[in-house]
Amino acid sequence: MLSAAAVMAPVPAAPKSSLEALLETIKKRDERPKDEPPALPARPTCRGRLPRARRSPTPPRVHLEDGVAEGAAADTDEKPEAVADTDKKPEAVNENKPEMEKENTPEVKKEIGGQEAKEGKAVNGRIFGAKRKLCSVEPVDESPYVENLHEERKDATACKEPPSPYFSSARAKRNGKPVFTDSMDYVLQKKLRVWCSASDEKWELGQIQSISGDDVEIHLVNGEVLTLPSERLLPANPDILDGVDDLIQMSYLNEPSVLYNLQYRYSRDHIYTKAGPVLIAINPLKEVPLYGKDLIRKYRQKLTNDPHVYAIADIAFNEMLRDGINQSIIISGESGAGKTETAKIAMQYLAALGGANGMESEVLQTNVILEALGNAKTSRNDNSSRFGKLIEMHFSETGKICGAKIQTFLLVQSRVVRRAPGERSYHIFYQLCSGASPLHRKKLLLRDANYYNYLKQSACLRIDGVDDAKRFSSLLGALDIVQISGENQMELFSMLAVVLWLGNISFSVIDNENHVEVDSNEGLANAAKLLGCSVPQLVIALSTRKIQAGKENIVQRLTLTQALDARDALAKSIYAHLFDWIVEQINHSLGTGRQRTRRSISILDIYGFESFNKNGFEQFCINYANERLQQHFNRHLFKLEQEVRF
Ligand SMILES: Nc1ncnc2c1ncn2[C@@H]1O[C@H](COP(=O)(O)OP(=O)(O)OP(=O)(O)O)[C@@H](O)[C@H]1O
Repeated sequence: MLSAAAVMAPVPAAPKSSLEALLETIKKRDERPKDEPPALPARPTCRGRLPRARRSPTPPRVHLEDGVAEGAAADTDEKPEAVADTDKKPEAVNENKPEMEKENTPEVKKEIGGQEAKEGKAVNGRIFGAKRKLCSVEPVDESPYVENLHEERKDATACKEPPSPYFSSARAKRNGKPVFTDSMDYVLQKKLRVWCSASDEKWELGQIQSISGDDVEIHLVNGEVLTLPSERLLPANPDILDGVDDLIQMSYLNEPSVLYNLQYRYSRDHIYTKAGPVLIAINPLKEVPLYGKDLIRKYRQKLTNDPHVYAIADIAFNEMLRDGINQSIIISGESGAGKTETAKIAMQYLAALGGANGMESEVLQTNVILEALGNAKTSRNDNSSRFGKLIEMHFSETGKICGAKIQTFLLVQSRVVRRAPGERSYHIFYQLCSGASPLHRKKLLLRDANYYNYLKQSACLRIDGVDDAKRFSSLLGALDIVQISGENQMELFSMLAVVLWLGNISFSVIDNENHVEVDSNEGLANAAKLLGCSVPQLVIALSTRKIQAGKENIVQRLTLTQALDARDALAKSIYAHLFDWIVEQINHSLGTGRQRTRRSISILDIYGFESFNKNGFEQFCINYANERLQQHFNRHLFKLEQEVRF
């Protein structure tokens, strides 16, 4: 299965971007009435701008004459289409895009619908499963559009590029000539390539051989012959369009065509594909030669136009500098799709562009720290982010990085104390246990990872191909670069050791009401020592609760379940505060030189959609956050497209 992450092209924003506003809304959702979903932030009043490459001065095929758009004239006098020369290179065929755009205008849709209605036919969209009615037309040797092409070519104001027959949609009957109700009918008539849904899950590519009534005989590429009703078919693109680097160049944007194109490119290590202003990145799950200084230089100098995260980051950087407007890059996709890697690649590009004073390496090293504390092995991803983050990189007027800020969201705390078998807790615990120096081990009273209940319970202490000790030494280097003092580093590690020892504290039931006392063991002694409290103080905290009754304080013993919950809650709370504290330290360090320059690029990377065998409240929150993000994404993108188009 391919996992893909979508990177939304940079979105210019007001000083406080709509993305930030969205995230704030999500953060504040608890303050709202419970039955009312938080509203999405209003779209900025200033119109969004597409990346420069996507802007065109006037919509294609719109020629203003005496104040009347030619496109509008098509309402009454339909312009004929032409047959594309199938020998043409993909680029040539792709130049037919304006025709497709024309077809998609409301006017043309209205016209199509109107004609169909007049003829008493159902308006067939390109939706799979819609029952199609074949037109009873005589076989034609040539597309009926050919004749019209000649007429059209005579017209000096007409579009210079002949449109593709593959865009054909419902057409009016003209001069008694046969017409096609939709593009699928054209494909059937011309016996072109089609996608067949033979089984429910798989699409097969084939060539139409013959049609009998509603049944179509297709020769599949694997040699099989199938006979299927026409509604189980979807039009396939001509093979000259195989592997186009922008999906909008395709004639048919149906599911199998999109998947086929992505797979075609992926099998050639082209993991990036554009879909208009969105970049689709498919996780290669291996090293691919797509990164590095040489490529950064090529994208910087515009020597290549291939889809890439570098290109997205480059657009953001240029637009930010040129317009002095903050930019946002949203990365979205299911867990394991490659969002965090994509975010890091974008940051590396920006750091290469804006680096000069060492701030760039500080910014990049924050990833090492945050991944150690906030990432873990799950069943879907060996390095799964268990928190959301928004990294704001600030630049000076000359484009040099002058600071950064990290915001984090909803760290999954339960993982510290419990997780599914085969998964791990946060990387840092295993890194500390295997990488700490003998001196550190002594000071922190550390043992190996398999000694701690919190770590060994899920029966997974290692990740294939990952050296935790080596990662720990990288972590120490990153903490130094981000200027976390040696003293603070020791505080961090001793609190981590507290969490581990807390998990080894056990309880014994002392009466028939299930009340407990804390076992006096190594876990209790070491946790108290590292916390800096006495053993009796920790015992009271873990096994009793205080209730105020009138003016009196009553101390009650906890039951076994309550005591275990109290212990786990303390461990989770310490870890969550530690995480927030380290983010605060990082922000303090990166804040030097951060000014209100109105030149920043924010990169959003949150945990992706996930669905396990057993899902908890955290999955609910994660998936809800993703739904909201997707909603924002769709709303912003489609609205933007509409605004630009009309
Ligand atoms: N561009 C890439 N090149 C090579 N390997 C990659 C690339 N992108 C992702 N990977 C591999 O896939 C793994 C998972 O990617 P990543 O952690 O970025 O997923 P994610 O979408 O952030 O997942 P989650 O939502 O669980 O955090 C990485 O650890 C890495 O091994």
